[in-house]
Amino acid sequence: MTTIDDHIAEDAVVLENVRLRRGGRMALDGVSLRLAEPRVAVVGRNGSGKSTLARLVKGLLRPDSGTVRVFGRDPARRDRRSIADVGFLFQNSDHQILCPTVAEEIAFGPVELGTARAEAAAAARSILDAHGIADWAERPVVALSEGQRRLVCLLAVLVSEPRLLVLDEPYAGLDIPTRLRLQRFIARLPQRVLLISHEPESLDGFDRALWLEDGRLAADGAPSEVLPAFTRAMHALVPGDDDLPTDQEGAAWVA
Ligand SMILES: Nc1ncnc2c1ncn2[C@@H]1O[C@H](COP(=O)(O)OP(=O)(O)OP(=O)(O)O)[C@@H](O)[C@H]1O
Repeated sequence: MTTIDDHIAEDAVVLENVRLRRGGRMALDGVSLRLAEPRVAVVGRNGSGKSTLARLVKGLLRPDSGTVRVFGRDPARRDRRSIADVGFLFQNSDHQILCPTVAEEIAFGPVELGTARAEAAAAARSILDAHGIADWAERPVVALSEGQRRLVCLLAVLVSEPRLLVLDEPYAGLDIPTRLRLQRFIARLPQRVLLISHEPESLDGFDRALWLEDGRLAADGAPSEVLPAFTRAMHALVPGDDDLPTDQEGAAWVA
């Protein structure tokens, strides 16, 4: 017999008491979450466990203990449905790009998921066309700027129509207009989004914000409450110039 809880889990990302040690440190240390909101943001200092959380949801890592379920399935089993359900945008586009041209890169995912090559190529052209960049199809990916590469990676993820997009710092290194354009593009997507960002101002319209600190949840709630508290706490870590003895400056770099 299915319960109400099962129905929620079928439609949610659920972590139960997840622990994972990486590089000798607890990257995630007892995290429990049930995420069903359309837009969830993750913030936190460098090394706080954000990418680890994203990789667990995509099934690229397994927890040492605890469970991860995405729409009712264990993503680490990497079955076709799990792979198709979650689109993942890597922090560094060089880790994502595998093909020489833009059209090939976008068609790669659907082919991997079993779509015929001709159909995948048509889907790639169609999504490029829909975004007004049909003329990019034959361009070598290496000849694109970082912002353009980021857009190609996002289209390569979207072409397979995943239910959930996990975006690891999609705005890092982008200039302001490119970031704003990408932000608007992401805001209009019909998919669920789990987005890691170091820029609270890029998280307008999000439904929930998670703040990770040393692999644990420091706060979880409405972005209007969590993000200002996070920003205040981050600023408080760096004393004003007048208060900072120069010999202590190095200490500020250590989490
Ligand atoms: N490939 C790896 N091998 C070993 N340890 C790792 C690896 N990647 C991350 N870690 C460790 O896991 C912990 C969490 O790292 P994670 O990458 O999840 O942090 P993050 O919050 O995404 O950081 P950033 O904001 O710098 O991207 C850190 O202590 C880090 O040193």
